[in-house]
Amino acid sequence: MNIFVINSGSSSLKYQLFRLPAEQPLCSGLVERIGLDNSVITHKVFTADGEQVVRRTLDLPDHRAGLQEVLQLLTDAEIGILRDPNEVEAVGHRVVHGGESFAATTIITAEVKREIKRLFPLAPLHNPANYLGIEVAEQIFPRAKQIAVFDTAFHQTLPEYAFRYAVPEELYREQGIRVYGFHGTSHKYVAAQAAAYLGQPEARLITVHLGNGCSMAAVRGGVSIDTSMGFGPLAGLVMGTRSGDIDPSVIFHLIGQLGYDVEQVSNLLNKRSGMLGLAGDSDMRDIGKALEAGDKRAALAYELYAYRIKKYIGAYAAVLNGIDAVVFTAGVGENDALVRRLACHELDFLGIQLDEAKNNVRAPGLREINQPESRVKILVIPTNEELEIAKQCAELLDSGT
Ligand SMILES: Nc1ncnc2c1ncn2[C@@H]1O[C@H](COP(=O)(O)OP(=O)(O)O)[C@@H](O)[C@H]1O
Ligand SMILES: CC(=O)OP(=O)(O)O
Ligand SMILES: [Mg+2]
Repeated sequence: MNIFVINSGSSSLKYQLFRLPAEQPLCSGLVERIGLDNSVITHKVFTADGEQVVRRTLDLPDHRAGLQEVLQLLTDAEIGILRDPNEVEAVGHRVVHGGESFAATTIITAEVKREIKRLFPLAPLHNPANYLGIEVAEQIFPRAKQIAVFDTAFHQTLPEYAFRYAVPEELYREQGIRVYGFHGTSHKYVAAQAAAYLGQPEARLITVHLGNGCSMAAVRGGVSIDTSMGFGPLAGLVMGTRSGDIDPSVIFHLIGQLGYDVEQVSNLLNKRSGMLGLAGDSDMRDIGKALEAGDKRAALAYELYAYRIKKYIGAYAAVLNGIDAVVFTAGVGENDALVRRLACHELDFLGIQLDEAKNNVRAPGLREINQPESRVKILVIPTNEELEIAKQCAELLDSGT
């Protein structure tokens, strides 16, 4: 069956078309700068002879226009893969916040959409864009089953002492105020890859997802037992534009003493903090260049970013009572050797010993970057949230639900 996967962000949209059960990617793409001038679509078609890349620059006022253009590419006379949209049996959507309602992959109904909408305030950068992706896909692929795969689902296994906050109980019971955790699809995917590589289904793993958003998870036997993001995708690690952990007193000070309103605080901590706040850029490649040019702010930002990861490694080593592997993944985790080196620095007491030379080698696929004598494996594993979503959609459809 053909499954089209959409990972819809506020101004971008990633997609992939898979044929299952072969897990064969037929094409993938990225639509950037939606709603701005000169939107760009980069569309890759995978064939037996390699890949063909098509890049189009055009004005796409909204996600609907973006997906229409993608559909045109999918059904194009020359490079198209489909004759018509009805050849897509299911559309899998990454939905970031599923609250406590969704512990598993779910067929999207009007009720599911209402729930995704109800959760907008909890994931303001993500759920509205995910919702829009669903609405547009319903029109473009009217015969396909629309399926939601939630970032939060994998973390629904956290024990209560890990997911509750120490606030009055009714805030949890009546308002759902608790840790949810995010990037679950990615943590689940790389944890499964790592356990298979180690040949240890019960492996104690620390998975470190470093993309635009960043989070870590403690995983034992394929089950998430703790994670660094919380009620929304703002807690924990330092991110591109998000602060990560911050003392709530700062928020009272911003509001009480400095005259911020709630909207301004949210904007500050979600969009103007993290690496952007520390170093003036949110993209790690730009900060890397600044660092090479001797920029002191970039150097501090790198140290702070890596220090936070290191602290969570220590915490999760305790939570797991030992570690079999630390796994780095996503844009920064897969590509930035300096972040990995700083994060693993002086952790030999835990049995974590990075091999500098292996860490600096760029190679595709899963690779091991620890010294041979390191008790803990350090792995770089490319994430593939889209494939994991497609697989979960196929499982759901095969189960006849
Ligand atoms: N070669 C690289 N070196 C360092 N950082 C990289 C590299 N390639 C991508 N990144 C970083 O990865 C981040 C984006 O990661 P990604 O997983 O694509 O995020 P998202 O899915 O959240 O958009 C950006 O900060 C980008 O700079
Ligand atoms: C949940 C989250 O932070 O997602 P992203 O990394 O795609 O922003
Ligand atoms: Mg991502």
